[in-house]
Amino acid sequence: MLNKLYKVLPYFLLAIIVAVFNCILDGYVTKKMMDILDFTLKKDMTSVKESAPMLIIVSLFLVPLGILVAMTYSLFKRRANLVLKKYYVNKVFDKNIAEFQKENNAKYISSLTNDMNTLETNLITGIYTVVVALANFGVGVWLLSTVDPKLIILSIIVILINLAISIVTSSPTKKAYKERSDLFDNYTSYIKEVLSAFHIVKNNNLQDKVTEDYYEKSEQIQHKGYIIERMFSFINATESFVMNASLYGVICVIGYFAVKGTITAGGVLLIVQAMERMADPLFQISENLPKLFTSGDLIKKIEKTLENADNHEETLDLPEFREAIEFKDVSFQYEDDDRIVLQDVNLSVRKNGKYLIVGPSGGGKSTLLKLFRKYFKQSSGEILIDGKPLRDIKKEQYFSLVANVEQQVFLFEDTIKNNITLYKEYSDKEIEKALEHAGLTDFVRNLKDGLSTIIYDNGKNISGGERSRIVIARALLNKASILFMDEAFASLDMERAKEIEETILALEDITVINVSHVIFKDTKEKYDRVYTVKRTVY
Ligand SMILES: Nc1ncnc2c1ncn2[C@@H]1O[C@H](COP(=O)(O)OP(=O)(O)OP(=O)(O)O)[C@@H](O)[C@H]1O
Repeated sequence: MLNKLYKVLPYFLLAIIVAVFNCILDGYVTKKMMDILDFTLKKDMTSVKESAPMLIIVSLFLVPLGILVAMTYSLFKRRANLVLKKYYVNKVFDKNIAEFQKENNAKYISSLTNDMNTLETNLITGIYTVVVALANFGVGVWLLSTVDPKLIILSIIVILINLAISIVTSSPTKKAYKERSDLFDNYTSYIKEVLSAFHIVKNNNLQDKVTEDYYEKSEQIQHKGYIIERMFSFINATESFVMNASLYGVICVIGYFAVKGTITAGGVLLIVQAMERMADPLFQISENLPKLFTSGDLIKKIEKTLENADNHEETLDLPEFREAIEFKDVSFQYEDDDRIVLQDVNLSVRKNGKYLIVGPSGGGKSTLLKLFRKYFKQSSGEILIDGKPLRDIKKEQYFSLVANVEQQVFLFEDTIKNNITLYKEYSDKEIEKALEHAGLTDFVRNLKDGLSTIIYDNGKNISGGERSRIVIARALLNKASILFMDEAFASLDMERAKEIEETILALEDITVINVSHVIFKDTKEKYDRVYTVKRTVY
């Protein structure tokens, strides 16, 4: 994840160069002003006249430069945030389907929101602030050195002590940030669950229980936030003590020079200015450095959620499905589960054939379909497609050959047309044909906005049957070689289900594998073969 930030290195360098240039010019203006003060006190008006024009020009130049500093910083921050978020989303979609489904996906929401916000503050803003603060501190040191170079040694000692404090204190803060991030995962997961069960909570008068749980989880997060803040107040107090002590040391040195009479009025003011310049950056460094050190652990935690346990390399191509899919002595059990769900399955599915899978509830029909779909790998035996092991076929190629219709449909908050075409180009004729075969022609015709009607929130403004038919139209339009159906007709009335099943069975150029409880005697006979899954779980 960190190496992705190399992409924004030019923006970072640009922002830093502009900010450092601004610091140097600002320091230069301070130095020149003090020189002019000394010239004035010495009544050396010639030198005042020589120095003044340059001072005015540079001071005026500082105004647009300040704006440029803000703009380049904001550009870097925006780019860096986008790079991290884009990388994260890409990696999430690299996850294996089965592994993703096994996890609680609230942790991804939490990472994309809470963890990314923490990275923005601690890493992106942190690194910029520390580097610019170092530059400001450097300019302060330079100003001091123009009075007496010995003061540089004192400045280096101060910065080294600060650095040491930041390193020593980073370990407990890292732990606290990691714990708070885990609490956020848990919190997001809870909110997601409660909101999706909103009607169940209301119907069963569970508001008090939910409010109490919510309060407890919020309290845990607030408490961890309080612990982190408390740690930082201790760290900041220690560092500010060190800093104040060193500044008093500088004041003693000034006093010594003043007594000796080796320091001018401009020199005294310059030292005061330089100390001010060093104090602010030191505070910023001490605040941001420990946060910066915590980012590494947070990134490791985020990366861990993105790892696939199964990294089997798929090496075989399958541009088209030509012959058959065969299961040879296939057995399957879910990971971390001793029960054998499927045992010694032998079957063959020929191209363009129509197959029905039936069996008792819990018998393993959906599991069998998941093996066909390449969501899981068999525990033993072989699954071959056109003679090649399915597990070695490249996922993207296989997925582009198949279409899925499930009982649980997903619709985008977009027009009916985009939900059917899935943002691909099809002719009006092709779309009309898919609508007709899915039994949607009348439904769309009766809508004021027709195909441009927006579907809200996964189809809240249409019926369950209409939702299923939209997904069926999507699969038909997709012209996939293989259609997997898992209880696709469960939300349809008998007549409509039979009608659509007949249409699908009449399609010539598609292999259909249908898992269904809804079985009609006359359509059953139209299947090439009916496979019955027996309960083998033990
Ligand atoms: N992710 C999983 N992890 C562990 N066991 C699972 C998992 N999914 C399903 N099972 C178990 O595998 C067995 C077969 O489940 P499956 O969903 O394939 O049955 P099914 O025939 O499709 O059932 P139904 O008709 O009720 O949908 C069941 O005993 C189920 O508890």
